[in-house]
Amino acid sequence: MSAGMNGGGPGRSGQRPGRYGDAGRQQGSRVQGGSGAAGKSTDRGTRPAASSRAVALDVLVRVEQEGAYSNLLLNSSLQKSGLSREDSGLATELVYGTLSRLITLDYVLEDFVSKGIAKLTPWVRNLLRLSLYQIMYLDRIPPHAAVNEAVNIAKKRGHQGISGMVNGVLRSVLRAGELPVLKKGLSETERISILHSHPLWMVERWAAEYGTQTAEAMCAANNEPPAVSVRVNTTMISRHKLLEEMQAAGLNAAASRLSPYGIVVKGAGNLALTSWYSDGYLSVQDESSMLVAEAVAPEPGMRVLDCCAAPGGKSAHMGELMKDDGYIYANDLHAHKAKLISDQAARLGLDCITTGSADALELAGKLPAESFDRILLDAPCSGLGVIRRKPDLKWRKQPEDVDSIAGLQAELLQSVSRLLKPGGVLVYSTCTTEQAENRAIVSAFLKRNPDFVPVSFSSPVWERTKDTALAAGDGIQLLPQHFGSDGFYIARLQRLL
Ligand SMILES: C[S@@+](CC[C@H](N)C(=O)[O-])C[C@H]1O[C@@H](n2cnc3c(N)ncnc32)[C@H](O)[C@@H]1O
Repeated sequence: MSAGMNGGGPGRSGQRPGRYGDAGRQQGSRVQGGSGAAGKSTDRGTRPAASSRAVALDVLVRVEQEGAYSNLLLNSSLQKSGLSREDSGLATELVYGTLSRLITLDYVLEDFVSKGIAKLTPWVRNLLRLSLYQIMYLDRIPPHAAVNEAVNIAKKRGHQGISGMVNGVLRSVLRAGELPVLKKGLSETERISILHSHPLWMVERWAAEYGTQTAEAMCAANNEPPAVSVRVNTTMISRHKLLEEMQAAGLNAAASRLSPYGIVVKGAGNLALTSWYSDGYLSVQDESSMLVAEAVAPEPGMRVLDCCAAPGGKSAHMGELMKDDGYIYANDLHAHKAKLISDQAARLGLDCITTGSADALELAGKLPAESFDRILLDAPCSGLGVIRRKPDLKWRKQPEDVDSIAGLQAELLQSVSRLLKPGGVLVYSTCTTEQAENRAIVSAFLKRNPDFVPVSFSSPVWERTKDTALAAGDGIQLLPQHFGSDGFYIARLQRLL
């Protein structure tokens, strides 16, 4: 049975935009550096780009063999490579795309490599994966070009036998037509796992929690290109005005449906390289993340605690909502991350943020009890809501990670809650889809603390999202397919007077 017969599978039909092909610099009236026109998509087409593939191959091998983080390694490799913007875009796409589709690619290759892919030398295995990725998922690269490039790399790195084998395998793949061909007798969750390249345990977990159909939609959404959105610094400029400026500069920019502070920008490259960014008019932030500060609803003059604040996106947003009037204590466990927060605050012209570095479990012993009007616990979590941006999470995370982080989350929530004034509001949020880290934490907390009540569903955030997002216990769960944003959980709790 082919993917096409399953509907919506990863065949070669239809034009797919490059996933990360526009990740480089770009040019516009307010954009610094780079050479492409604002919003212009890359046209890597049929140009030979062997060096992009060589860079991508090296990164893939080291991610597999050394456990290197793909984003860090790719960034440093691209800096050293001297590749053009377009070739860097292709290398980026090959790395993230191949990592993201690993299960599907290996499933296909197993049928064509007689000794099995596990026995191949790492660079040969990864060369086959990245070449198959191009054949199956990149419509703009002609299949024969992907094969020729692979054979050239194999000739350079290995002997005649290896390049012959690579050529033979990839040409057999080309002759096979629509892929993957799924074996008979697979369960629904196995089918989803192979087709959408997610570990079986994840699919099973999501199917048990949300149902099979929703689990499949989550996996499919995780394979979509992540949207680029920015949060407007409303202490400096209105969303309407910034939107006008962006459109006048030729960007494909539209108001976010999800957040009144957000703008979604397509094909504009890295907006942190623009002068809008350096002038403090905007911050790059996912649309779901923007809902969190809005749920906290801090008002000018208030005292606010952000317990796990680095790199400072939500602290800064709260400062903007408070019109820089009041006090935000932005704490993070790691001292070196305090600078990330203070740099953001300085760039955005926010003086109300003070940084600190402590284990949030110890804050209750260090700060006066019941001294904050608002508390945000944006807790460390398994991060399974942000797989689109970090595909290696699929392979790095294990089911045990969810349970072990849940223990810390429960302790953190209990501990920091003592710092909230009666009548104050505490928001618990995570960027995960796992209810063991979300609903379960909040419901156990509410059971143990009768002086707290849930008020999530009276928030404007819920009013705006309720037709699409899920109510998860006492909080709100956004899944990646709901708005094309990150998966997020937000619970708003009030301490009784
Ligand atoms: C989800 S991130 C926070 C993101 C941040 N709120 C933002 O919007 O930019 C979680 C943060 O918790 C921090 N962290 C982890 N364990 C902590 C602890 N025990 N106490 C304080 N911070 C902790 C991590 O260093 C990490 O920066």
